[in-house]
Amino acid sequence: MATLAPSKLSLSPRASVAALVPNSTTSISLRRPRSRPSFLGTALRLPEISPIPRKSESWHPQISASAAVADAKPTVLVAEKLGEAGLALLREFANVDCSYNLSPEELCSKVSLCDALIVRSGTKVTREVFEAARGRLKVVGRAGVGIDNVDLQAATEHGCLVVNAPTANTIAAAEHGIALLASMARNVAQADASMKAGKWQRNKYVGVSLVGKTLAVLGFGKVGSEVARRAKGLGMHVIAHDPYAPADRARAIGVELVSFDEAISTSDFISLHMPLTPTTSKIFNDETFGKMKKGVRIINVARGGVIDEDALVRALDDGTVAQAALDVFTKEPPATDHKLVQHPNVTVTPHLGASTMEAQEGVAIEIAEAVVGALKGELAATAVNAPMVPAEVLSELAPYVVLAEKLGRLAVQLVAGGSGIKGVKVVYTSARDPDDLDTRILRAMVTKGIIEPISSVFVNLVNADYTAKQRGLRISEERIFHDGSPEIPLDSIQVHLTNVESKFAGAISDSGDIRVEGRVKDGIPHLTLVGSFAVDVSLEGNIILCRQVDQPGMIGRVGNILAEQNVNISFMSVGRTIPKKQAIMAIGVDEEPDKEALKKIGDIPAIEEFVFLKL
Ligand SMILES: NC(=O)C1=CN([C@@H]2O[C@H](COP(=O)(O)OP(=O)(O)OC[C@H]3O[C@@H](n4cnc5c(N)ncnc54)[C@H](O)[C@@H]3O)[C@@H](O)[C@H]2O)C=CC1
Ligand SMILES: O=C(O)C(=O)COP(=O)(O)O
Repeated sequence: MATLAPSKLSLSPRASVAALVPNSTTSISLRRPRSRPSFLGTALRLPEISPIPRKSESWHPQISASAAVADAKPTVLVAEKLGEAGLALLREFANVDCSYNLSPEELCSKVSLCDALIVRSGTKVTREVFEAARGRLKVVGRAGVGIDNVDLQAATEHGCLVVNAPTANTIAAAEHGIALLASMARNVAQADASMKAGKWQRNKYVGVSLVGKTLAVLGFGKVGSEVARRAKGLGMHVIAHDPYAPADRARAIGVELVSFDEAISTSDFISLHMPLTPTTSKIFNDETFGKMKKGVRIINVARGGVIDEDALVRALDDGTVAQAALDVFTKEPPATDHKLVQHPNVTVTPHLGASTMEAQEGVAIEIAEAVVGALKGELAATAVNAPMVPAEVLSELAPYVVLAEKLGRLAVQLVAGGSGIKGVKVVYTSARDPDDLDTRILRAMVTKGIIEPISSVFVNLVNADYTAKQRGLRISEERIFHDGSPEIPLDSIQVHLTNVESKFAGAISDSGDIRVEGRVKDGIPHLTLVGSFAVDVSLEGNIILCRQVDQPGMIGRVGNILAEQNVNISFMSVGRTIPKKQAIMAIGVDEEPDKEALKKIGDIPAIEEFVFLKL
């Protein structure tokens, strides 16, 4: 293995560890969640990152069920309709105030009298809500998957736990996707409206058949895979694109994983099931609609924001897209005169994906259990912003915890589209005896770094191993003895992704894995190895990796392009294998360069490949 020392050009390293330490603010005592494996049993205390709440306002008072009587009962505000079974569970433990359709002002005035708040997607839980709660609100329960309506940062700053219910509505969402697929293909909604208007238009509403047609499922997670399974039953040929899904899970359902371009350009129907993330935001736009088969039909039960709605209107008007069926919108509810709502070739439903009796009962029970557990001081396995690290361990491991998450985050972004991740190996180099170094937190953080950027799942110390297993990720750990001081917990952490292709060939190690390595220097996590190239950049902001022919002037050329864009370089380092042959340049940047700047970097003749990575 060739790993040579980096030649370093250090510009402005900045400390950012405190800001990156996982969530929450005050002390919390955790108890084993019912029927879930737990490795938490200790009192946790995390550093305060905001003055609210004070220690005296302990955010998880130990309320035992027996003590929860009469006026000692906590109060739960249920702001959107919740299934009866969930309400019954809540009432056993708390006073329950069901107040629906509150205005933002009414919500703010009520919330200061409540210990918990339960919402679906229709209530915006903003910073103002947390401020108005004046420290009393201890938990927000989202009775569903997406938590885009909850200001997580504000919740964390105010010491408020957020929990969700990620599994109980999966089938309902998949069934709604299939309902939209079939009704769109047969013009059910349009024909129904026409008959109700007194017409009988048999020729106008001739549909298209599903059998033998190709359906592309984009996002092969919980909902997407259930849609695929059902579409197979309808005799459709199903392909899927999900850069992070294991190919064997797809194969087991009889679905081929393909690239994004292949999925959208070869299919007759496209069904969207990815989370809304910075990468998927408006991923369907003029350019991607332009690559689709003329007359394609699109179903969206994921999130409105994955589609550029104006571009979809254009694609419908010029016939690129024959029909669309939409359950979700960028802004909900959309304006009544919204062009997509009014479009004759679009079927719309008002975010009904999770709205079945069964799913709402399931979601209500799931969220009620999580909220009651949280009020009792337990940590729910579905906690979204839960503290992950015991204080005593955190004080020592804090920068390594950040390092582990960032290495996971970097590694997953180096995976080529279409190649699912199955094996993850984490290698710790340490002078400590294995019994003296508890790596569960680090493993959980690597898992968090790998999974969170690509899914709607939130990973914490409780659910990390479970979540990895659910997603078919096999995580192994290896320790290498380092002849150094045992005072320092770790010398380095390496994350290997095995049996995957990389979009950046330079990230592949001699053993064929995607490999990134980091170290903590002066308390700050650094990236120190990519593939077989030693580099040295602090892990903050964003990183551009370039593989190039090793020749003079490269740093200047790339630096100039970034300077023209006003992109500040925080750190730069060049690692070589053999002088004048190959080198990797790692450039830390504060801002995200635009596409044009990245293209200019890629166009420099000596640059063989490059990749932009968000931390
Ligand atoms: N309309 C409704 O009422 C409902 C909507 N949803 C939404 O459906 C979506 C999926 O939910 P789940 O299946 O539970 O989440 P999930 O996390 O199980 O699945 C999401 C999948 O998308 C994949 N993915 C991430 N980035 C991608 C990309 N760039 N291209 C293709 N695939 C990508 C992930 O690898 C993952 O496998 C979420 O946005 C959720 O909010 C969920 C339930 C009800
Ligand atoms: O669970 C989700 O992500 C959903 O989109 C369902 O939203 P809802 O609970 O029906 O408002």
